Formats: sequence, structure tokens, C-alpha cells
Amino acid sequence: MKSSKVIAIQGIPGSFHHQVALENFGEKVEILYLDSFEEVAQKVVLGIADEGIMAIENSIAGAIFPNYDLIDSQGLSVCGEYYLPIAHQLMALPEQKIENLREVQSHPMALLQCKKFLSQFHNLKPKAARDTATVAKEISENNIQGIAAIGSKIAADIYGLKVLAEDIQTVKNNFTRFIFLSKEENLIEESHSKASLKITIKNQPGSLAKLLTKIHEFNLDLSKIQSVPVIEKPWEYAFFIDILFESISNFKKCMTEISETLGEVKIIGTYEKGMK
Ligand SMILES: O=C(O)C(=O)C[C@]1(C(=O)O)C=C[C@@H](O)C=C1
Repeated sequence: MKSSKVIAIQGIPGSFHHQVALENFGEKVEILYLDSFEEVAQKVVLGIADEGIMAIENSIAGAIFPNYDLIDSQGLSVCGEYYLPIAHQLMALPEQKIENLREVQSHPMALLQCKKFLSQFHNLKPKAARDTATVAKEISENNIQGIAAIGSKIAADIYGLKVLAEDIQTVKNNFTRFIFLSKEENLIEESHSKASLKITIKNQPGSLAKLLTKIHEFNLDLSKIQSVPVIEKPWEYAFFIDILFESISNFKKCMTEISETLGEVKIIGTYEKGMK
């Protein structure tokens, strides 16, 4: 029997996923540090982890598309969300100077968020890595010269790197939305105010307009719509939709009407909306 709750994340201590785990679950949980989002999903599916944490979209760089497919194909349930402010630091070994660096490594989403800053430095060749903190750890442990990492201030502190440029994300106001995933279908509770859905409608003239009108008719607040390809059917798309609702019965009625008249509705999860 597991004694404490087990939370699966992609990344190591000092990564943004780790920060989300600590801010939400404190020190009392066991954290599984994994190499990929696929492994996070797998550990939750197998019941090795009680919950998984996954970044799903960023306010500068946009959606992390493969994660939508992972959640859907693995039949995972979204049981919560968290918005983390993201500030990126350029860090390297203490004696390094920006002009002497040849490469900067980080998570691809972090590199995208710092594109404007990086475009000023032609000597800094960007290279994608597993997560922000892993690069910091490797530079520190292997005393790597000429390479910088992009990551959090916490990562710089943990791995003893010097911050060469602060807050280098394209805009100060940068957030990543993380979702919490579980294996069990979570039941709608009174406190829930948000739903994540996958809606598949026929590709007919006006079908998306009808769907949006229906959501409006029920006074539901559409907070996100993301079309994603239906992998088995080239050039067909499904919509991943997030909806805010005030009345559960209203939300349920709307879903029933959509599934009876417009297309297939899969409720991926209902939960309390996170604070932005
Ligand atoms: O590399 C990390 O530190 C992560 O936690 C990953 C991740 C992401 O997947 O988007 C998390 C937040 C930031 O947007 C950048 C990277």
C-alpha cells in the first residue's frame, strides 16, 4: 500500500512542474520525476501515481498539442488546473559571460517564450532539452563552459548557477496553465465551475457556428477552444473546449442538447477553476 499520495511530473527539482507540485501538494506527497509526458500519463493509467501534472498551454507560446492527444487517448480525467507565473532567467557557470557562450539549452516551450531575447544574441544557438532544470543541473555537475540554461530562479539557486540575464521571457506577464490528471472519472461536484470537453462535430457548413450558438444560448462562458486533428481521419478535426459554468444543471442540459443534435461530447473532467 502506498502511504502518501504519489504525484507524477515531467522534470526534476527546480523545474516549473516541480514548482506546481510543491505549491499544490506541499512536501507531504511523493513525487515521481519522469522523462516525458508519455511516462506521466502511463504512471497515472497504471495507478502507480495518484495524479499527474501536465503543462497544457502558455500565454506566449500557446498550446502544447501532443498533451491533448495524450489525455484523450489514455482516457485520463482532468481534475484541476493551476496557472503559474513563469519568469525565465538565463543562467550559466559563475565565471561565464553572455558574449562567450555558444549555446543555450532549455525546454522547447521555454525557448519559445524567450524568442525575442534570444534573437538579440547570434552567438546563442538554441537547443531543445528535456526540461529547464535538467540543463541547469548538467551544466553545474559537469562544469560545462559555453552553454547556458534558461529556467527559474529556483533552478539557478539549487544548481549554483549565476543569472546572466533576468526575466527574459518576451512579456513580463507570462503564465503557463497546468492541469491535474487522474485515472478515475471525477464526478461533478457542487464546487465545480469549469469543464474540459472534447466535442467532435461533423464537418458541415455551419456546424461550428451552431455549436458556439448552443453554448451561448445556455449562457456558458467558453474560455478556450482548440481544434486538434482526428489522427485516424486526415483533415477532420475535434474541438477541445473549456467552459466555465455557474449552474451544473444548466451545463448538463447544454451537453445533452449538443450530443443529441450536433455531435459527440466527451467530458474529460469538471473541476474548480484555477486563479489567474
Ligand atoms: O521545463 C520545465 O521546467 C517545465 O516544467 C516544462 C514547461 C512546459 O512544459 O511548458 C513548464 C512551464 C514553462 O512553460 C516551460 C516549460
